[in-house]
Amino acid sequence: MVTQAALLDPAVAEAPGAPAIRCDDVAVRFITERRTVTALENVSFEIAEGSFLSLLGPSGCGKSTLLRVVADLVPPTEGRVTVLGGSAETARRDHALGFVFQDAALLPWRTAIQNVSLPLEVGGRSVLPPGSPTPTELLALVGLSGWENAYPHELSGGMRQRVSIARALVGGPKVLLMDEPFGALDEITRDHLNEELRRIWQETGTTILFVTHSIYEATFLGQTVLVLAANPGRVREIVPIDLPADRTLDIRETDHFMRIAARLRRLLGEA
Ligand SMILES: Nc1ncnc2c1ncn2[C@@H]1O[C@H](COP(=O)(O)OP(=O)(O)OP(=O)(O)O)[C@@H](O)[C@H]1O
Repeated sequence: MVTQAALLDPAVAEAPGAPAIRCDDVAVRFITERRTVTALENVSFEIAEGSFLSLLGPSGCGKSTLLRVVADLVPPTEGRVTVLGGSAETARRDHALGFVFQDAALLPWRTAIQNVSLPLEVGGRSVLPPGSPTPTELLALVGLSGWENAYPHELSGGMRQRVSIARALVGGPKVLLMDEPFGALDEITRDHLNEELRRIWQETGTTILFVTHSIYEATFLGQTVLVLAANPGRVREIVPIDLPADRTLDIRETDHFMRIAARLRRLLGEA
């Protein structure tokens, strides 16, 4: 598949099949007045285009930092980050990245559709790229048809998070970076959105990097789980999830799922 970056950078066109995200020996150190924190050390991995990788690890192991490095919000102190065959900065400038945080962060004075349209107003993209879904279509994709004119205070927490996912998908980003997007939701809503997210991923073909603390969420969602160890944050193991592509939540009750979850729990215990 020719990436968006390949269309812009002739050097990239010579490398077909490049992974969507690649980190080579990435280290991030934060230097404050009182101390230096090594948030990440020697982190190397890659994610194929269109795939779904869950990033799992104990609190403080650098999951958000890694996402922010890929998003070009934090520069790596060492190593190299490649997104869609080019730099993270190029990917960000080309609007090839979508970001979803734990807090939906909607503007309370704007309706759902106006919140979804926001990136088109502030991102210098008054016109959508040809073929990319409209804000109305994106609200339908996340299951919110009929709620276009509702204000955030009229929506449940899960609905607000759906709006933020729709907003992140404006312009058809190739890569979606999700930082514990369902962490603040109740378990039933979270389960439901897990199923919905897999459907959205399959329908859009977006590459997803998904940060979570939850072993079950990481296993259910991902094709691969990258387990990070803490102090300093480093790759503990990259675990392929060999569950069927068509998954419903019932799969969590199977022996196979339980075995994978138990393995991840052991890895986390050693992390
Ligand atoms: N801007 C910053 N300045 C200084 N230290 C930072 C900064 N951002 C993160 N850190 C430190 O880097 C380490 C990793 O933080 P990070 O938020 O990436 O971890 P995390 O795995 O996402 O944590 P959690 O699961 O609790 O959200 C922590 O020790 C944190 O204190």
